[in-house]
Amino acid sequence: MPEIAYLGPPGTFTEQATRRLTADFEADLVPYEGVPVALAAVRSGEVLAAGVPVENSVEGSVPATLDALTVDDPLVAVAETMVPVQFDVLARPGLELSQVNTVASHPHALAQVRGWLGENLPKAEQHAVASTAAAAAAVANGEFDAAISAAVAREHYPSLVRLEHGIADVADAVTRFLLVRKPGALPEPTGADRTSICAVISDEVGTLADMLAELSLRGINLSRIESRPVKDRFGHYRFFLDFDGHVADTRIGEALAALKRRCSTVRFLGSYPKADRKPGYVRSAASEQAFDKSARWLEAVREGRLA
Ligand SMILES: O=C(O)C(=O)C[C@]1(C(=O)O)C=C[C@@H](O)C=C1
Repeated sequence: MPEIAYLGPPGTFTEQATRRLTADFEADLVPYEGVPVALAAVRSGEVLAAGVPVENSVEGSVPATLDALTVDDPLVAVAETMVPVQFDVLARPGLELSQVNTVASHPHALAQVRGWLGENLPKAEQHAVASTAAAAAAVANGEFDAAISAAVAREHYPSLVRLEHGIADVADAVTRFLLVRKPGALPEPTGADRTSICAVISDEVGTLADMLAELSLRGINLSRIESRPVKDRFGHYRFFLDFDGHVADTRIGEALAALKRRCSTVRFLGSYPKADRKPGYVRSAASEQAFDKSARWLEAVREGRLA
C-alpha cells in the first residue's frame, strides 16, 4: 500500500486534509515532524506523496511549505483541498482557564486566535511548536498548560481536558492543503483547474508587470501572487503564482512558455483540480476553440493557402 507523509503527529489539521486528499485510493498515512522533512521523504522515495498546508484564509501562506517546495528536486502538486479551521483549548487535567500560564500551538494557529488569547489568556506565555497536535502532545507530557489544537487531537490525548471548543477570531476560516509528489503524469484537465508556479525575475524596471501581462493578455485569472526572499541575496525574491487553468490548456501553455523566456527561473509546481470544482471564467478570445481556430488560420497563411 502506498505511504503518504503528513505534518504530524496524529491529530493535526494536515492529517484531516491528507485523509481527504487520499480518499480515492488505499494509502497508509505516515506522520512527519515538519513539512520540510515530509517533502524530503517524497524526494527520497521513502513515501509516494505528502499532504502539506499551503495557505490559510486568515494568516496567509505557510512559509515553511513555500520554501520547501523551491529547494532540491522539483515536486508537483496533484490535488488540493480546503479544511475549515476552528480550535479547541486542551489543557492538563485539573486546570481551569484562569490557571493557564503557558499555551502552545503552531504559529499559524496562534495567529488565528490572537484576539481570543488577548481577551481570555492575556498573561499566558505563548509557545510556537511544530503543529497543533505537537502542542497537545507537549501538554500531555507536562511541558505546557494548554494547547490550541484541532478538536480531533483530543482523541489522541484523551487525558487532556477541553476548556473551550470551536474558537477562532474569524469565523469560517479555511486552510488550503496540497498533495505533492515527484513529477510524473499530470492529473487530467477537468475544466476547473489551478496551476501553481514559482518564478525568479531579474531586478529590472517593469519585469514583474511584464510577467503579469503575459497572463492577463491571454485572459488568465491570477488567484494568488506573493513573494519570498531567495535567501542568499538581499532584495531578491521568488514569486509564487496561482492561476486558473491547466498546463494542457493552450493559453496556460503559451503563458508558461513566455514566462520561461522572461524569467531567470521558472519552477512548475503543478496543475490540479480546484477544491471548489468551479470552472474559472474564460473570455471567448482565450478559449481553446479560439486558440485552435487562430492556429489553423496561421498555418494556412504560412503555407500560402490564405492571405
Ligand atoms: O498544526 C496543524 O494542525 C497543521 O496542520 C498546520 C496548520 C498550518 O500550517 O496552518 C494547518 C491548519 C491551521 O491553519 C493551523 C496549522
